[in-house]
Parts: sequence; C-alpha cells; structure tokens
Amino acid sequence: MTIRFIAASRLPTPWATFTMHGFEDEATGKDHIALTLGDVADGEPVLGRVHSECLTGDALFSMRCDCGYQLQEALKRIADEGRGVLLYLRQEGRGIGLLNKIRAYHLQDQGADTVEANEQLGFGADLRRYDLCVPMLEHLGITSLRLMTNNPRKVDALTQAGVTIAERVPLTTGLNPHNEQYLSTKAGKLGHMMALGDFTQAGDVDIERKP
Ligand SMILES: Nc1nc2c(ncn2[C@@H]2O[C@H](COP(=O)(O)OP(=O)(O)OP(=O)(O)O)[C@@H](O)[C@H]2O)c(=O)[nH]1
Ligand SMILES: [Zn+2]
Repeated sequence: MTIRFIAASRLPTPWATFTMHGFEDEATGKDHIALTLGDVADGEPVLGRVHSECLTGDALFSMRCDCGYQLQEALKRIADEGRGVLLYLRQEGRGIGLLNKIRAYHLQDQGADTVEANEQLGFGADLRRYDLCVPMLEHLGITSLRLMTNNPRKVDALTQAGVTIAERVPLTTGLNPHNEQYLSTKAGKLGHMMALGDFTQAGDVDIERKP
C-alpha cells in the first residue's frame, strides 16, 4: 500500500469549514481525500463516512442512486457533532470507473438491475477495496470509527483491513421514484441493512448555505 499524504487546506462548506487532506495512491495514480472536523486524534471513536466516488450523484445531482444525498447528510451530521471524518475514495462505479458505470446504466435503462448490469459487462458486483483507508486514518491519528453506512461488507472489509468499527450508524436518506428499485436491489442482492421504510425522502435534504 503506497498512500502518500500530499497537502492539507481549509474547505468551507454550507455545513462547516472542514480541513481537507489530500493523498496520492502511488500504485494506482488515484487521488483520495479526507475531510476532518474537530479533534479526531484524541483516541475516542470518530463519527465517519467512507464514501466511494459517484460523480453523477455527488456532483451532478443524479437521482438514480442515493450517493449525493448520503454525502450531504454525512457532512451535515459531522458538522452537527462538531467532530468527524469523511474519506472520499476515488473508486467510481463500485470500482468499474465512470464510463463502465454509464455502460451499466445503459443496461439498467433496458431492464437489468445494478448487479446484473455489472455482470453482463463482465465485472463482479463490487470491485472496491478499503485497505487504502488504513494509512489515511493512521495519518489523521484516527483509531476507531462510528461508521455511517448500510453496507455490512464495507464494515467487514474495513475491520479485516485493521480499522476498528466501534459502531455502525445507518445512513438512509434520499429515497425518490428514480432510485427506489436500485435501493431495493441493494437491500436484496447486495445485503445492505436497510428497508425502504427507513428512508427520508429526497426532498427532505436541502442545502442551507450559511455564510
Ligand atoms: N457499477 C455501478 N456502480 C454504481 C451504481 N450506482 C451507484 N454506483 C456506485 O456505487 C458506489 C456507492 O456504493 P453504494 O453501493 O451505493 O453504497 P455503499 O458505499 O456500498 O454503502 P453505503 O455506505 O451504505 O452507502 C459509488 O462508487 C457509485 O458510483 C450502479 O448502478 N452501477
Ligand atoms: Zn451514486
């Protein structure tokens, strides 16, 4: 694992001014970032989100998935608590990359579900790795997380990589007519610990920009 810290800066957002830490993965050439708020190196479990890149949901307001809603809600919860960390990992499309994700979306437009679409393209359902989190967290002095996720395989993978998960915190937000089927597939085929009844609706999350 060749994760190298490059630089840190302030990052003002609508919810709080975070510190942004940039890392380079020398093996893959990918850049990853961590946003932190407050004292995360005091040894106490840290409210955290390990978020996988979703350009369409995170930046382009896509309603096909729940990523953008989860990103916003995670940052808001960290800000409310005044302390926490968000790792933003550049493993787009559950690791298949943006263009293959568009190919997968094309297949889903024709009736495949999110898992079938990956398989029809010759990929496994989920190619992500989480071992790169270890050096990032070590650099930040974080030893234990209260992890915001519905994905039990993410909890297992992080635990196996050596990260202590003190608690799993559900993150069910952003349900809307465009992602209902996708969320059902995640619960049914990918084992996510959630029911549609747990979700807040997409319109419930709005950016409040505070000066
Ligand atoms: N291949 C593929 N990737 C997708 C699709 N929809 C979202 N993604 C990607 O899935 C990743 C997010 O994973 P999710 O399965 O939504 O959630 P998770 O991170 O495993 O679990 P949570 O922590 O509960 O959010 C991002 O990298 C998205 O780009 C899809 O239909 N196909
Ligand atoms: Zn997404």
